[in-house]
Amino acid sequence: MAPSTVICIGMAGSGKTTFMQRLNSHLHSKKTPPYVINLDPAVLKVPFGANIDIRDSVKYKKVMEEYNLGPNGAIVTSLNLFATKIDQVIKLVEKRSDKVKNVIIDTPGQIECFIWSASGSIITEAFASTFPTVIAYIVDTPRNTSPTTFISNMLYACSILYKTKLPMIVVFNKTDVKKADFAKEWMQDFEVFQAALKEDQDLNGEEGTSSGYMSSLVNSMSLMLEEFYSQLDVVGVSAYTGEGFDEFLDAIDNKVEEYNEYYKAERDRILKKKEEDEKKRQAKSLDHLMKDLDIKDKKNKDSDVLSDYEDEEFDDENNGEVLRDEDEPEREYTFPEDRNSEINSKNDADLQARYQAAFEATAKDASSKTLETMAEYIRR
Ligand SMILES: Nc1nc2c(ncn2[C@@H]2O[C@H](COP(=O)(O)OP(=O)(O)OP(=O)(O)O)[C@@H](O)[C@H]2O)c(=O)[nH]1
Repeated sequence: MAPSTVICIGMAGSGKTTFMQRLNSHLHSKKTPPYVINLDPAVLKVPFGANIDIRDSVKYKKVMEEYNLGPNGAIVTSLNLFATKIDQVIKLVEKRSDKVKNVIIDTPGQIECFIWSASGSIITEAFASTFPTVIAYIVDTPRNTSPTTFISNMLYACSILYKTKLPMIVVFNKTDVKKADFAKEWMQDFEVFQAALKEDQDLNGEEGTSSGYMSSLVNSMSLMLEEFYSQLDVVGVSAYTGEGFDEFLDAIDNKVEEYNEYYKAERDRILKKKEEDEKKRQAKSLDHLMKDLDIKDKKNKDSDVLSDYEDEEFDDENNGEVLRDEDEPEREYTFPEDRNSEINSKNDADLQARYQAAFEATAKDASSKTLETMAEYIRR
């Protein structure tokens, strides 16, 4: 059976790395050691033994120096460089797929560097199209007790869910400091959340985070997020004490089932649609091309007809000489001698010389003398 992949995503300081460390040791204790991947190029120490570490192939500080980048730009560039090798990474994981039940991946704390970058999408897609893949969104519980902070964090999680189109588990970490019951309640009961929002507003007054416009915005957002909450599994854990990790493993199994039942079918449908759209696009452009060729053919035919006509009318027996209509009166030349210079090719050299002389005369002097010279030329 293909191993399930858990991609850990969370705001900086949410405890992702500590969570990964605990998850790793928890799975080891269950005798199902996971395959561990670190995708954070900027981390100084990885407290878990990573099977694949982005830092082995990309040196973050060198990327900063070489490409003259800031910290976030260097993270994105490092991920871009790593993404070019993602097929090799997938092959390495595939080789271990009969021995490993879980692949766990740590990502940079700067979420946007991973989620909203092309390389982040490539890496996520590569895993999601090969293995059942689940997102674990890690939340710092003690820092999310304010309804406004909580809803902002949930909004971010929501955007990640819709961006990745993968099943998601929201993991409230640090439950040793603050239990996650309040958050679970807020997610299940809109009225409880509203009451908390009102209480926060009363406590902090107009100066508070939930005042005025903000509180009405938070209210509307919480209503909108109800649909999002219904798609999630929520667990509370403590990366310090190990509390809640069995529940987290159950949530993974649940989401993997969901992935196989719904998300995989949905992904296959999207991929199939993409393929069909591409085929249609190709057929359409081929059609356009054929039409263009058809038009060109017709144009060619038209020009054939024209040249046939030309051939018949002018070239045939008259050797290109335009015949005068019999009814047309004899053309009279004002200066009969001019006719020689116009028609007789034997005077070509003479004509050339006269043009040359006229040109030189006019080129020398571009004043009214030019006109005189021209007049003289015509008179000659
Ligand atoms: N009390 C408590 N503290 C925790 C827990 N998990 C992590 N921490 C602390 O939270 C802080 C951040 O933890 P990290 O694991 O470094 O967080 P991170 O999300 O990986 O941070 P970045 O690497 O910046 O993205 C550290 O001081 C941890 O000791 C927990 O379960 N309980």
